[in-house]
Amino acid sequence: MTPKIFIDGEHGTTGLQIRQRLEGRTDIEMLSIPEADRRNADLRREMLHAADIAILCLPDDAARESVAMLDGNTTTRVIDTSTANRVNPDWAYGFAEMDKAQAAKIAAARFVANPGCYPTGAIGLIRPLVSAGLLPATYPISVNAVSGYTGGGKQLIAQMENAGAEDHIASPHFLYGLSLAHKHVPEMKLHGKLDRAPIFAPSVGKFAQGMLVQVPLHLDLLAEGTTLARLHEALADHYAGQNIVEVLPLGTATSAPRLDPTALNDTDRMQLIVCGTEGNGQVNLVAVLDNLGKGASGAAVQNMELMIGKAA
Ligand SMILES: NC(=O)C1=CN([C@@H]2O[C@H](COP(=O)(O)OP(=O)(O)OC[C@H]3O[C@@H](n4cnc5c(N)ncnc54)[C@H](OP(=O)(O)O)[C@@H]3O)[C@@H](O)[C@H]2O)C=CC1
Ligand SMILES: CC(=O)N[C@@H](CCC(=O)OP(=O)(O)O)C(=O)O
Repeated sequence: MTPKIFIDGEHGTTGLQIRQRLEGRTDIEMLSIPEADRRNADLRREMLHAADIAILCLPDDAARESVAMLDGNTTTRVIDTSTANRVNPDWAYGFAEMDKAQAAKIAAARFVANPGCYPTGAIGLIRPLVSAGLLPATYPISVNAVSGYTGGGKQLIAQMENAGAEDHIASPHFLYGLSLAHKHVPEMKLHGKLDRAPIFAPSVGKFAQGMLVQVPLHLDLLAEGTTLARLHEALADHYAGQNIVEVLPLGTATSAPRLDPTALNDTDRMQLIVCGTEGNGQVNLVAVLDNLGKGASGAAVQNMELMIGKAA
């Protein structure tokens, strides 16, 4: 039977990108609502119940509403791209590479929470090192990041691109999340296997897509004797055998002195880079990804493939 897929929020930034990725597929059937009716609750309910998989590309409150609309339904499976369910133990966390068993968990799950874009980078760097016993769960982690402005959805896109708008942002780069209570922190702590919430310092640059996520560490606060080579080896071992998360060779940082947040735009991949100089006691772990690729829509499609049994 051809799986029926409904994207609730298909006309937003993440939804449109998922639609593009699924265009022309004959092995799935797309259920759709015209853009003008995108907020019509009756139509949404009808589609949610008719779908085999509903992909929610909505703000948190609207995503919760969609899940509530499925009350009594036992067949529709859900991938939620919002923050609403990412630390909910009843939902599978949709980061297939974070553990060897995760892809199978996603494949079997009824409810899947797609990770946030920043947490994909941060957890992708942190979790394998905690699991390997190199990074203590108590380490006072900082996560510093820059994102393209599509990360803020239609509203931020309009603020950045529309010079005539009252709330136009002219700044070429800005910090935000200054209250240190960003909605991604609980997810980074839980799925990063950290005991202590990381300090998260996000920023936005005047470019549409792309992202760098940095986790700087002091080696003397890690497991005794940890070197850059050992950290690199642990990451490379963890991600061996798949082709979405790539650990770049040790030394990349010295041969390529700049890292470009847009380097993986329009791909669904993520690259991890171990930066520093062996022997000087510090490391900066960096993830490069497209916030709309592995950071959102690419991951949602990857999860859908797992759920319909099509993933490699
Ligand atoms: N952009 C990104 O890089 C990432 C986004 N996400 C998450 O994906 C989700 C969607 O974000 P994004 O695509 O960026 O946001 P957008 O604002 O671009 O799109 C959201 C869409 O949802 C629609 N919508 C809003 N409220 C309702 C409602 N009550 N009922 C029906 N439709 C509604 C909007 O319609 P309208 O035009 O009328 O407002 C819009 O089409 C969010 O939860 C976000 O946090 C996750 C990872 C990365
Ligand atoms: C640049 C920007 O504004 N980014 C968004 C996060 C984008 C994202 O990952 O969305 P989720 O929160 O659903 O994960 C923010 O910081 O709120």
